[in-house]
Amino acid sequence: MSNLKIYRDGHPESPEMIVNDKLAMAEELNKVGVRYEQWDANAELADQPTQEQVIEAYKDDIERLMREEGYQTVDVVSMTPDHPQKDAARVKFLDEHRHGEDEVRFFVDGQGLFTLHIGERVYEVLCSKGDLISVPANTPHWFDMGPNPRFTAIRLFNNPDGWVAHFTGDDIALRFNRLEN
Ligand SMILES: CSCCC(=O)/C(O)=C/O
Ligand SMILES: [Fe+2]
Ligand code: NI
Repeated sequence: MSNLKIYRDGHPESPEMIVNDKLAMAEELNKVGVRYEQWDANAELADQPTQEQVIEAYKDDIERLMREEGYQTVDVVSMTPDHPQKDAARVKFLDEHRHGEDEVRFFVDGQGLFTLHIGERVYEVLCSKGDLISVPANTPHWFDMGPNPRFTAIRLFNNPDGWVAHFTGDDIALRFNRLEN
């Protein structure tokens, strides 16, 4: 259920392209410098795994990416529909922002909608279980986990301070799709 919708940034009413095939999604995203690939666990994960168990299950790919790109730290974030802070967690990512480092997220489970504003186009990337996305540093983007979020994601960082966002002040995110769940 992953997919990619590409729009002109002034025309949120209709996408120029809709891509459902993961290889085709990777091809379109690679054209604009975004890594999109699938990872397989090297161990079965129990229900409600610990952060350590999640990282161990995907150790091979995590270490490969850390070697290739020099990422220094890794953590795991999870969200469920009954989480008391789900609304605050959602709002945090909803406005267009940049990071001074790549945004590297792997979906161990669940879904999330990344929207990337690259040049004069907007790329809505619906990521789901098994998807890795890496958005180049300083790319304007936003992220929606939806009103009933359910995901577990591995995050890789260069910055030891973890997640630091620089909001652009543009309200463009209001004109594009939200994740409905
Ligand atoms: C799926 S992890 C939460 C999203 C995030 O870290 C971010 O910066 C979204 O833009
Ligand atoms: Fe972000
Ligand atoms: Ni623009």
